[in-house]
Amino acid sequence: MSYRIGKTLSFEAAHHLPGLPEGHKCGRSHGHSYQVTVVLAADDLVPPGFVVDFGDLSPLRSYIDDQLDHRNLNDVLDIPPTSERLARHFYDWCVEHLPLHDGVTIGSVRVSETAATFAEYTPPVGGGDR
Ligand SMILES: Nc1nc2c(c(=O)[nH]1)N=C([C@H](O)[C@H](O)COP(=O)(O)OP(=O)(O)OP(=O)(O)O)CN2
Ligand SMILES: [Zn+2]
Repeated sequence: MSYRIGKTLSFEAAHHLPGLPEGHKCGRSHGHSYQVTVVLAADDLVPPGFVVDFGDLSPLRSYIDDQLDHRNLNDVLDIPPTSERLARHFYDWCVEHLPLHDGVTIGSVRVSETAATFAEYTPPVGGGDR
């Protein structure tokens, strides 16, 4: 794909990670200022020169605000809320819910819990459904 654009959305949430060794700090409830970066790709632009309008990501903003922001992710998601699994969760959500025109693919989704860390999901080549 010739063009790639990205938008970062932020939210605050609590979580704990199950299955860690006894005493691991991330087994205890704590919170993060999450950042979710969605990258969209296309070979061609639509007028006036967009991959997509950044505003077209507003359904994801609404989902995050309504379902995840200031909540405990362990309560509202059915996955262990690691950064890696959250990145895949947001990728799947975008595939299902974002109204993208033909030729636009979701290149990757990156999730950061802190300024120093991230996890990224990129669909396998030829294996993505967008
Ligand atoms: N591969 C992953 N490792 C860890 C994840 C994760 O999602 N993927 N998550 C955590 C915890 O959520 C933890 O809150 C963050 O861990 P860490 O960066 O180690 O914690 P700090 O911000 O306190 O970093 P320090 O360098 O220790 O100050 C753990 N691991
Ligand atoms: Zn954490």
